[in-house]
Amino acid sequence: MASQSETGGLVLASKSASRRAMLDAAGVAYRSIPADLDERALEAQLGPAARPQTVALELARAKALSVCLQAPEELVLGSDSLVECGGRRFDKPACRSDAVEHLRFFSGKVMHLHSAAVIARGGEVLRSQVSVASLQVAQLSDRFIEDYLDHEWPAVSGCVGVFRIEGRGVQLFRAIEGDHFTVLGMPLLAVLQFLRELGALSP
Ligand SMILES: Nc1nc2c(ncn2[C@@H]2O[C@H](COP(=O)(O)OP(=O)(O)OP(=O)(O)O)[C@@H](O)[C@H]2O)c(=O)[nH]1
Repeated sequence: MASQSETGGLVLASKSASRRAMLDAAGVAYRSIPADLDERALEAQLGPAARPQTVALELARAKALSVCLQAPEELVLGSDSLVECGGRRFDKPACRSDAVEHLRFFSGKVMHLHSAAVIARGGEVLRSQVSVASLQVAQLSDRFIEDYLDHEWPAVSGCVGVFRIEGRGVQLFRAIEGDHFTVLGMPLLAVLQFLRELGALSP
C-alpha cells in the first residue's frame, strides 16, 4: 500500500539548497528526489543557438520527467536556472578559475538570469513557466574578484552566475529588475499558483 507521500504529495526533482529553502519558507510540503541526468549533454543537444529560456525550460522538463519514473503517482517539480550575458550562456562554475573568468566577463554588463519550473505527473507535463531577471553588474576589479571569491568560494560553486544574492553576491550588482525568487533559482510565485490550480495547495 503506497503511503500518502507516494500518492498525493509533491516531489522536488532537485538537489538545490536554494530551491528547497524557498519551498520550506513558503510552507510547502514536499520530498526531494534529485534528477540524475547529464544537463550539459542535454544542453549540447539543443545546440548553441538555442534561446536561454528554451534551454532552461527543456532542462527543467527533463528533470521533472526523469523523476516521474520514480514517483508515478505524485506531482513532480523540476527547475533550472541559467545565465545569458553578452551573447554567452553560463552554467555553474566548474572551478575557482572558471568563477574568475565568469566574473571578469560579467563585469560592467547586464546579466539575464532565466529560471524555469515544470510540474509533471505520470510523465505528462501539467504546467510550465520560465521567468527572467536582469541584473546590472558593477565594474569588478581583479582585486575585488579575488577577495570576493576568498569569502564566497566554494559556496558559489553551486550557483549559476557565481553569486548568492542573499549573501555577498549582492555586492556584484548596481541594479536588479525582476522577481527575487527568479534570481534565487525558481519562479516560486508561478509554482505556488500551479500547485493551487492542481489542488496541491489550498487557495
Ligand atoms: N543560494 C542561491 N542560489 C542561487 C542563486 N542564483 C542561482 N542559484 C542557484 O544556482 C543553481 C543553478 O543550477 P541548476 O542546474 O539550475 O540547479 P542545481 O543546483 O544543479 O540543482 P538541480 O535542480 O538538481 O539541477 C540553482 O541551485 C539555483 O538555486 C542565488 O542568488 N542564491
